[in-house]
Amino acid sequence: MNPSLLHALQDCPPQLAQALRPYLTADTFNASFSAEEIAALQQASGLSATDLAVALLPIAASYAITPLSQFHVGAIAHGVSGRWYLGANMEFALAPLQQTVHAEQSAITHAWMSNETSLTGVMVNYTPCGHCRQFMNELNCAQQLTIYLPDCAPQSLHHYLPNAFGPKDLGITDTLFDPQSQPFASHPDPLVRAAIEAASQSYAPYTRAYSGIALEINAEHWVTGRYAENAAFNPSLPPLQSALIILQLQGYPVSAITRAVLVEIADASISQQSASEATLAALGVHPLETVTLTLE
Ligand SMILES: O=c1ccn([C@H]2C[C@H](O)[C@@H](CO)O2)c(=O)[nH]1
Ligand SMILES: [Zn+2]
Repeated sequence: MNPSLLHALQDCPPQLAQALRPYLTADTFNASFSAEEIAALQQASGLSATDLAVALLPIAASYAITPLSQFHVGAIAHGVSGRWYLGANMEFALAPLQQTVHAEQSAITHAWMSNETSLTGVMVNYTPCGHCRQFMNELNCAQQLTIYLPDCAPQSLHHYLPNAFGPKDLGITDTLFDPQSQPFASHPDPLVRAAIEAASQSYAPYTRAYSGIALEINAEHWVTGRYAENAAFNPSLPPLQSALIILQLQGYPVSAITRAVLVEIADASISQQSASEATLAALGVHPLETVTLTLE
């Protein structure tokens, strides 16, 4: 178990810590809890679902990487399947601040990359910033989404983001978490195929510049990341950030990356290549392989 996770576990109420330990120490722990696991944790700890989620926030925040702020934010996205997905903020020394991942984006992307079809709520240990409120307004559940904060009554996203600007203002009916399947051709290299699969499922209704990333880990397996656009453009999550979220939540250091592949569309109106290369370089990862393809 990584030291910050162990530290967070030690700070949990004793009954919860005892019940959580077997999950957190399992090699297969992937920073999420199924509905059955949540029920078992509630039974063992005597906590309501909301109090359990509050108690798990420090576990989520223990995944934070904060070389710039040392400010640890933890979030939990509640999937419609009943599974809870942890997330934490991620900062990149030597890269522009725009590359930062917020905890809410991490938890939500974690659920999306795990093929959850929608969310019911998001819990965070600090009030969500404007950028995160806007990011959440892109979700297919934006009208029903509940925001949970410790010591605050649950409120709808629209309580936190009145008079919202969203996809409809740009004439887009698609929303984030709607199933996507862009018709990319296949490729002989399995890692490139993984990046193609991610690009195919990416969400880019504004530019149609679908893109995905695959990061090979220890030359054995990989994690992928999908691009997620936003109506307000800036809160869009690049595919590299999406993949780095999954890498971190699966417990791998950036040094475990042995190859990085970006797939994007040939002659698209925007490109992730230079920003992804720069962020990877700041992390000490070289080089980025870029494959550009046309849609079939
Ligand atoms: O809603 C918020 C606000 C801030 N942060 C992170 C971003 C950055 O890493 C640090 C300081 O802003 O906190 C979040 O994760 N979520
Ligand atoms: Zn935020």
